[in-house]
Amino acid sequence: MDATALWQRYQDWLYYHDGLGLYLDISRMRFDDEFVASLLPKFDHAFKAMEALEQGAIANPDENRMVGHYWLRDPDLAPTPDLKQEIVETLENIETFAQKVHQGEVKPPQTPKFTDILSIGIGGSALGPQFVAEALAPEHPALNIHFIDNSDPTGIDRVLARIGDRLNSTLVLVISKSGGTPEPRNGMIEVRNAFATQNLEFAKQAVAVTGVGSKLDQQAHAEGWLTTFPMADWVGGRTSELSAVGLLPAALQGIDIRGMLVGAKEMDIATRKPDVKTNPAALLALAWYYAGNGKGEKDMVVLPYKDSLLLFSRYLQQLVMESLGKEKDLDGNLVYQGIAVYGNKGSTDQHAYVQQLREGVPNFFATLIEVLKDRSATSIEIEPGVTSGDYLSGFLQGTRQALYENHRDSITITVPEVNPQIVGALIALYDRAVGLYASLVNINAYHQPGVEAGKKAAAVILDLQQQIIQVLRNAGQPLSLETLAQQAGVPDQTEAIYKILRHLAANQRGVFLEGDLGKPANLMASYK
Ligand SMILES: O=P(O)(O)OC[C@H]1O[C@H](O)[C@H](O)[C@@H](O)[C@@H]1O
Repeated sequence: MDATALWQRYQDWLYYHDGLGLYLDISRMRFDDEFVASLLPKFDHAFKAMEALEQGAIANPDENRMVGHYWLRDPDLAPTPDLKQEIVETLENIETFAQKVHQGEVKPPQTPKFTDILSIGIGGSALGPQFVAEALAPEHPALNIHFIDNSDPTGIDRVLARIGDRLNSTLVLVISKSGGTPEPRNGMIEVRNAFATQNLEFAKQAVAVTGVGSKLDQQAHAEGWLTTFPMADWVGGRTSELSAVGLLPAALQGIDIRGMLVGAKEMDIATRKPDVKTNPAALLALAWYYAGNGKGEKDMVVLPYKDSLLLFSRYLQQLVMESLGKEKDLDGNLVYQGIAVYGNKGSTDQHAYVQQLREGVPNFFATLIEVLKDRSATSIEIEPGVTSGDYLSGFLQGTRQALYENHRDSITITVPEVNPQIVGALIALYDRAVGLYASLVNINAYHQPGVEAGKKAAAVILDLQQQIIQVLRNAGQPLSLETLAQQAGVPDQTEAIYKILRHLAANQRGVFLEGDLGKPANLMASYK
């Protein structure tokens, strides 16, 4: 295609949202009109399914749940007055609570005000809050936020060390929809221990965001935590940023949460339109379908050219991969669906892996995110007539062009600046694109059956650990791994046992391994 034809294609496919000042350009995806026409019947079905979902249909059949994250942005859409009230009340309670914390009305026992937030959660209960904090927290926020999003002891220590002697003015948020996920539970127990070590009362500085009646909810009530915020059954973890999960930490940091909701609502309105060409989420879904042949054959590389959007790709990784990565379709056929997502930021990544994107395996399509406003203040000139922002902008255009010339497709999203409305709108845009795409490929985007397998296997390993320690203790003498496995009644678990012992031995847990460490079969294990 020559330059004139490309320019025409750009204009033909350019989507612009007037209220948000957001552009979406899919002109550098090489689909033709025939392809678009072939997808229209699928889109018809997708729009209808989305309409039913918004009206409260059981859109997540496996878990028998409604899918209501769109109602959070427009409570009038909620299918019952009770649900509407729940959304409105929670939002008001979040604002009131944040205000009281800021004013010192809700305060820690030992200091006049809370200074820090320690947010404990994982997956959907961490990625949204982390992305939004990075994108929108002011330079000097009302409260500084820290995250524990893993069961890594060193990671936990590092966060606690950073908080240091401000633990007595730290507000702890324990966020878990199910209230039973091991990682946040472990993080909470570790943090409670840190509180106890400093003679601080955990309950007086703790808040839970969780499903009503969950284990965590019960514990928070029984122990008299500061307060709790509900997480509705009909909001999935990966679409929960605009529920209490994301809005509470954001409000506490002084981020304009109403602005985020307004931006998301605007985008929801735009992406509700049952017309592919004028619906930005449908355009995205179309581009994804084209890129991967409706089978995820190409990875989605997300490159925002703005440091504050660094965590957007990580956020999208869960949203897209947990929603679309499914073994079976809605009719039970084996389909192995999904789209792999990765990326950090431009232009930084141009100096890391863009080499492969430009010349290596053509197994991806890029999504470039452009932010028009460079900074609030005026920029200096790096060279006559050129600012660092001009460079960043040039790098984006250059990469888009260089990729295209080498038959690598890209989508470009352009936003005026990174503000609460735009962040809300981006979240909403991808929520909807994922939902529509899931309909195009006929899968349930709202469950995650595959995640359970790893959790169950981990629980089995932890049980095995208890068991073999008992056997070693009772033996009172060194045992070979094979004997140990036999005595524990699990002769086929020698490898797992070896790994458990090696970990315990590395952590002064009473287990000793003697022999050639390079030859595990010959090792003798003992417990002292
Ligand atoms: O919020 P929680 O119930 O603790 O869940 C946290 C995360 O863990 C699970 O394993 C799911 O795969 C995620 O979708 C979820 O966001």
